[in-house]
Amino acid sequence: MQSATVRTALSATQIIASLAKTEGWKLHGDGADLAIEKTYKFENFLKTMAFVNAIAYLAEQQDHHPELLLTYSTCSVRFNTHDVQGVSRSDFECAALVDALYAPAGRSA
Ligand SMILES: C[C@H](O)[C@H](O)[C@H]1CNC2=NC(N)=NC(=O)C2=N1
Repeated sequence: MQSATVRTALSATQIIASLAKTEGWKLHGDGADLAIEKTYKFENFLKTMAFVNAIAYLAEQQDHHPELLLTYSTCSVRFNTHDVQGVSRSDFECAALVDALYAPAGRSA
């Protein structure tokens, strides 16, 4: 469960500094819809779906739910924090947890 302090909106400077420490995460959208996003690649649809299901479990565990966009071999993951209408530390913490899920779910290369 995320604490209230990690769901404080980050400033633009804090977001840029946090993004710089990630691999492949970028900004998406603007204003209240501002989010961080990353696209993961897979060998096939079953591996893509295994990743999505692992994310579903993680999202429930963290009480923090991403927007997901699927194709046969890709999954785009987008986090923002509804409660603060922006990006918070929770988004970056969940981004790191999703990165950690990637290898076991079967990356494509
Ligand atoms: C009541 C519940 O804790 C909140 O609605 C949670 C659920 N999942 C969430 N997910 C995301 N991405 N942002 C939130 O602010 C959020 N809030």
